[in-house]
Amino acid sequence: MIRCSGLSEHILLLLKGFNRAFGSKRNKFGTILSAKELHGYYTPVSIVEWVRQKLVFVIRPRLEAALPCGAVFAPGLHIPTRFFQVINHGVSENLMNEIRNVMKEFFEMSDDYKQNLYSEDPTKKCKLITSDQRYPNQKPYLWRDALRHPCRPLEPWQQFWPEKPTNYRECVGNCTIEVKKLASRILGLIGEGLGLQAGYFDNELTESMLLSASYYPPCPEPSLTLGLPKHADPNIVTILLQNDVYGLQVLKDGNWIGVDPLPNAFVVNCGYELQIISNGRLKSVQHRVITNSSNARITAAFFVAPLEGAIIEPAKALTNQIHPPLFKSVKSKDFLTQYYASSDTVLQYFKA
Ligand SMILES: O=C(O)CCC(=O)C(=O)O
Ligand SMILES: [Fe+2]
Repeated sequence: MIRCSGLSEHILLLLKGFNRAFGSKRNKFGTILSAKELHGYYTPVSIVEWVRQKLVFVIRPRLEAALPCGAVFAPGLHIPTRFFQVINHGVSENLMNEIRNVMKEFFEMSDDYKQNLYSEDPTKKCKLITSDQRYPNQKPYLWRDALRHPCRPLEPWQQFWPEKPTNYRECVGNCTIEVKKLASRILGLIGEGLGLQAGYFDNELTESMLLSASYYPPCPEPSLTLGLPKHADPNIVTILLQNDVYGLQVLKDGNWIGVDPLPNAFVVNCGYELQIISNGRLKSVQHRVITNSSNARITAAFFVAPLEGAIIEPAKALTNQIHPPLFKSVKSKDFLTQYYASSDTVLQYFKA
C-alpha cells in the first residue's frame, strides 16, 4: 500500500534521526540550502544565508515583443539565462483555478483510489509516483507525489488519465489546448529573438506535451527534504502553473533564487533541447523545489516537447564559420534516454 508522502511514523522517525544534517537555516519562505550543502549530502557544512532575490520577468499585456520578453529575446542581444513569468497570457483565470482545484482534489483522494495509478515501472507513461517508496535511499529525502502523463497528442493518451475527479479529463484537456497556444506564442517570440524564420517551432519540435502535476505536502522537517532535487528540464519549454505557495528556486551564479508565485502567472523556462536548437544561446536553467512545514504546494508543469522521432540540432540559421554547431544532431527519443541516464551531464554526450 502506498502512502502518498503523508507522514508515516517511519518517515518521521527517519527524519528526526538525521538531526538536521543539512544544518541549514530558514527564512520565512522555508529552508534555503546552499549549493554546497546539496552536493555534500549529510555532511554538515558552514551555513550560507542565501539572500532571496527576484529573477522574474513579467511579460505584460499580450506578450508583445516590445515589452520585457521582447527585450530579453531581442535580436542580436546576448540572450541571458532566464526563468520568467507570464501574466495576461490569454489562459482564463477560471481555467487556471479549475486546474488547481482538480489537482488538489486528485491528490487529496484516498490512497485506495490512487493506488491504481501508482507505478514504479519506468516505461509506464501515465502514472502516479511518490517519494515515500524510495525512502531511505534518497539523498536528500524527496517530499513529493507526482502524477505524470502525456497530454499531447490527446487521442492515444486521454483514456489513461485519471477518471476522478470527474472533470479531470475535460479540465486537463482544455488546459492543454490553451497552454499549447501560449507555448507557440512564446516560442514565436523566442524564435524571432534568435533570428529564426517565423513558425520555426510550429511543427514536430513542439507536438508532444507531458504533464507533471506535483503535490508537495507540508513537511515536518523541511531542512532535511527537498520537493525536487536540482535539475534542468530536458525539453523545449516548460510552462508551470503554481498555487500560491512558494517553493521553486533557480540556481544563478551559485545562489538559489526564489521564484515568487505571482497570481495567475505561468512560470516559463527553457529545456536542454531548446539549448541545443539555439546553439547554446539559451540555457536550460537548474532549479529545485524546497519544502515547508505549513502549506501544501501544488503545481502543474506542462513540458512542451518534440515528437520522439524529431531531430534536435542547432538551427542552421544560427551556425556559420564563426559560430560552428556546438552540438551534434540527435533524435529526441535518444536524447531523452541519455537524459534519464545522466541528467546533469547529458549535454556532454552531444557536444560537436
Ligand atoms: O513544481 C515545481 O515548482 C517545479 C517542477 C519541476 O521543476 C519539474 O517538474 O521539472
Ligand atoms: Fe523542472
